[in-house]
Amino acid sequence: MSAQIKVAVLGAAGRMGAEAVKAVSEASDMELVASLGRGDDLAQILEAGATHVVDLSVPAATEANVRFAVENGLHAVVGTTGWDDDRRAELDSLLKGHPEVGVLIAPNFALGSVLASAFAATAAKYFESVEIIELHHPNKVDAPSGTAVRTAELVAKSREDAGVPASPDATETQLDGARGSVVDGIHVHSVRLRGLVAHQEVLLGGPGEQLTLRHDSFDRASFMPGVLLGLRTVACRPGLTYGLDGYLELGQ
Ligand SMILES: NC(=O)C1=CN([C@@H]2O[C@H](COP(=O)(O)OP(=O)(O)OC[C@H]3O[C@@H](n4cnc5c(N)ncnc54)[C@H](OP(=O)(O)O)[C@@H]3O)[C@@H](O)[C@H]2O)C=CC1
Ligand SMILES: O=C(O)C1=N[C@H](C(=O)O)C[C@H](O)C1
Repeated sequence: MSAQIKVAVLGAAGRMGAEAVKAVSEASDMELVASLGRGDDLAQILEAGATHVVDLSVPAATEANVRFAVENGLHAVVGTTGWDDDRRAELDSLLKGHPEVGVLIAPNFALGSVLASAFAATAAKYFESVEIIELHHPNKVDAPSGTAVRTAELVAKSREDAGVPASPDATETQLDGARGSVVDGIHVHSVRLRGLVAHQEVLLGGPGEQLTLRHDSFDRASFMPGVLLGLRTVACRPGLTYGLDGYLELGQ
């Protein structure tokens, strides 16, 4: 029998952290050895004998948490947002000094969301126009969502590789923000609405037609298969993986 995966959850009292604590506790190949929140001493992770860390904290804390894990030889599965290009580059160079450590940064753990983003990237080169609408609960602290940023990056790369020009847009005057934010040339619109959990639509438009790719997370349970997949895989994938699609066979 292979060894148990010994997991420390950071941000354990949060909406996602609490769900991860439950999922890890119920997984027969894992042992929850530590649950930490704001202000807790990270040394507890080592004292508890963790082999893996799951970070579901806040953008302001995630970088220090992951650095601590890597410097101590622990694999990390990260769902927290805020990992822009600069932060990922710094982490990448830190990992060069710890070649046995794996880190997964997953903007979205829901398998349906990962698939929807991949489908959008595949479709985007065939349509003249593309825009993204992400819709979330009003307690979310960041906009646009990490998922929308990642989707825009994938869509933009696919269109660039295929030589597709920017989406047409004749706007000459606008109120600030009317056209949303722009990520790699793709317009992203953020909705915050009571009752929502996490949702996204990619709108693709061509002459006389529209394709809409929509994904809905109605419950945070939707993220847990991806968290567990990440924990089971990360030790076999040294270095930094950005996006759960890196662990899936999507046939791109
Ligand atoms: N990848 C994915 O699939 C998903 C990612 N997310 C992302 O995960 C993150 C957490 O989301 P959510 O659970 O909704 O947010 P919450 O605000 O509910 O939870 C965050 C938790 O982290 C705690 N925290 C704050 N500072 C630290 C610290 N230094 N170390 C450890 N814990 C800390 C907070 O404590 P306190 O309340 O005291 O501040 C809080 O309990 C967000 O970035 C979100 O975008 C969310 C859903 C899915
Ligand atoms: O804060 C959330 O809730 C979510 N955050 C992640 C994001 O920013 O994309 C993942 C999911 O959308 C839920």
